[in-house]
Amino acid sequence: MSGKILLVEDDASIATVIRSALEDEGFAVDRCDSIAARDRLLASGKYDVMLTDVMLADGDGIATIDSVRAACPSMPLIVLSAQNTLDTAVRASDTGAFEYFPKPFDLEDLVRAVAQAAGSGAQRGEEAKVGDGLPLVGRSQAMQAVYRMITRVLRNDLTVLILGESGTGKELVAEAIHQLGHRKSGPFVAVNAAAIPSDLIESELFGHEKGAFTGAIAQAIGKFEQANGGTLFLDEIGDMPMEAQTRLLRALQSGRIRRVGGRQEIGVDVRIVAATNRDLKPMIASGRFREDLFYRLNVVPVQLPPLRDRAEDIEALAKHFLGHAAREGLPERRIDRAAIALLEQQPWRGNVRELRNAIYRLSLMARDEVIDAQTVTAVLGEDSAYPARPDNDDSLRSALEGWIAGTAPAPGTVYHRALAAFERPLFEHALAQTGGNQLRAAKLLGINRNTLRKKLSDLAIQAESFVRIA
Ligand SMILES: Nc1ncnc2c1ncn2[C@@H]1O[C@H](COP(=O)(O)OP(=O)(O)OP(=O)(O)O)[C@@H](O)[C@H]1O
Repeated sequence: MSGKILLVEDDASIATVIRSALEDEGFAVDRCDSIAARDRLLASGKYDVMLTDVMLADGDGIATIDSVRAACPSMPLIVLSAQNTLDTAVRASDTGAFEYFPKPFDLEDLVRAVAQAAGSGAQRGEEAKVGDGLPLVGRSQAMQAVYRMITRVLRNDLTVLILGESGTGKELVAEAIHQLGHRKSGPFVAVNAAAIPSDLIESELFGHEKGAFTGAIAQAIGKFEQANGGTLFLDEIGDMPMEAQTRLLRALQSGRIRRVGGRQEIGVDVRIVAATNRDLKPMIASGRFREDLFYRLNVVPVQLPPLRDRAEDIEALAKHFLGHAAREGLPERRIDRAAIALLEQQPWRGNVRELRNAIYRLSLMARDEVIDAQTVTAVLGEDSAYPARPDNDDSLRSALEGWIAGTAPAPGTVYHRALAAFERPLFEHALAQTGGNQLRAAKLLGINRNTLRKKLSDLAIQAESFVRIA
């Protein structure tokens, strides 16, 4: 492999390692450690690829990329960064970077990317400018992989399938793909397949003509048409009934839809982002999810890691949600290291959503300005985020009496403990009664289906475990 590489890196030891790996592959490497030196070298020589760090002694390596582009418009760029935020990943991709490598990175991957870039000899096309508001928090390795995937789909319309447990941020990722991508001036329309009764889902997606079915008193535009020119987010795709799956597949294949009861086919221009917290493979095997639809949707899979696998993100998330809570009028609080350590040990079965709710609860209930470990223990319970569940009326009564009398380990938490102790068996009974059918359970309880879904997620109740096998 041959080619001339410019390495802009102010950390001497990282630079040495990269230089020797590239030289082993036959590349010639010039290295500098500042923007000024970079611009001087580019003015005097020609390079096949430039590798650049972001934080340099005299400025931001990618904020100043315009001068590089002006000097060498077609030179591929590889961005290396220790600032592992979505912001950096997006800014890197915005420069038209060939690749973005969050530090620490795998040296072999980097060498491979340099070889590819040297071979490609061309940069990517004009890039869209990025809007502000980058909502995803967390710099763990697992989130880095997510950010890199996001940056890869911003300038195309490839279908994205976001996979991950409830509360891991699937909807947020879908919104980020829309807001940061080239369709951001178009609409973002979300449909939750689990929240719509199965007999209405087709009309919801495709619209209907007047008189198409009982209750169709006027013509209605469906979500596909509403999303025209923008992004359609199909949430809980695993909950979509078979018939709707078939129509969805047809719409995706043809780029055209037909309103329920309508004759005319209407062309639609939508980018599809789908999400599910279910494992679709066994559903395909048992005939509950169409395999061909799965392959249509699974063009770019984005796997969101559960929070328990990225405990290193908890501190940043906790501080982020404390800020949110304060902006929403809750008392302004800080949190100390010991409290964070306790949060890092929780199982977070409801993932980021559960953490967010816990932080709100903590800001509300903490007595002092700083949330400490004692407050966390008191508010979240000693063993788990949720209090033990009383089995029957008597134990509920005696638990309540104990809490009110202040014999429980956490006085000052009675209301929340009681509420959780009451809600959990209530939802479990309702699900048991309806064989795990969330829609029927919500109707039975007289609450909105989405409210039930969020509650189940917060309390980490698996509706599937109540499904009765016929
Ligand atoms: N990385 C993150 N940074 C900041 N906030 C996050 C992050 N991930 C999730 N959240 C927040 O957590 C909550 C739950 O996220 P979201 O609704 O996107 O999850 P979900 O995976 O779509 O859940 P469900 O499958 O239950 O619909 C939201 O308030 C969201 O803003």
